[in-house]
Amino acid sequence: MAGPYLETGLTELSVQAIHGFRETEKSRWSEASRAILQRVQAAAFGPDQTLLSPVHVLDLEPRGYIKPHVDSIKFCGATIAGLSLLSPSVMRLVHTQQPGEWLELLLEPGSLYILRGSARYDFSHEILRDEESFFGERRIPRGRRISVICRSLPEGIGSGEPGQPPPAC
Ligand SMILES: O=C(O)CCC(=O)C(=O)O
Ligand SMILES: [Fe+2]
Repeated sequence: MAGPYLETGLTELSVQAIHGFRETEKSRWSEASRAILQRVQAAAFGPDQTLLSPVHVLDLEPRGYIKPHVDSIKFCGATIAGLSLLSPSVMRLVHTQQPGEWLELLLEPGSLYILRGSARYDFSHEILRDEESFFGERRIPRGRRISVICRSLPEGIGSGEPGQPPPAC
């Protein structure tokens, strides 16, 4: 089962964008995890933003990678915040209209990235496969990586779970 977050919102194409993975959508968290998710929420989202519930958890195997994509504007709002765990990895952002404009982020375990504004809409994002995993000259060997991804809802859409109180994240 793949989340409907990618550009097309079609499961088969989502599966093509992400290789070597499993994923889940999680709504029940321990108290300690909830405290962390609340810190993510406070850092990344404004008080006017409703978060998609449940939270997306992606488990990439060492050979797994994510091809360039822009998350679906149908299913995902203005902000995407990802907490990276276990292995470091490199996220590359490439401008969709001007491919010469790009940047790379080193995602250390325990780090949080926030895609919003131009980074959210005008740039694709990808996670480099092990063979290509360099940050500048520095080789970043890829192991198993888990990401916990919080997304805002597209504006004008209610909470992801009708009848539920707004999620922690
Ligand atoms: O694993 C990540 O941090 C990003 C995942 C992603 O781009 C997605 O699920 O749309
Ligand atoms: Fe994405």
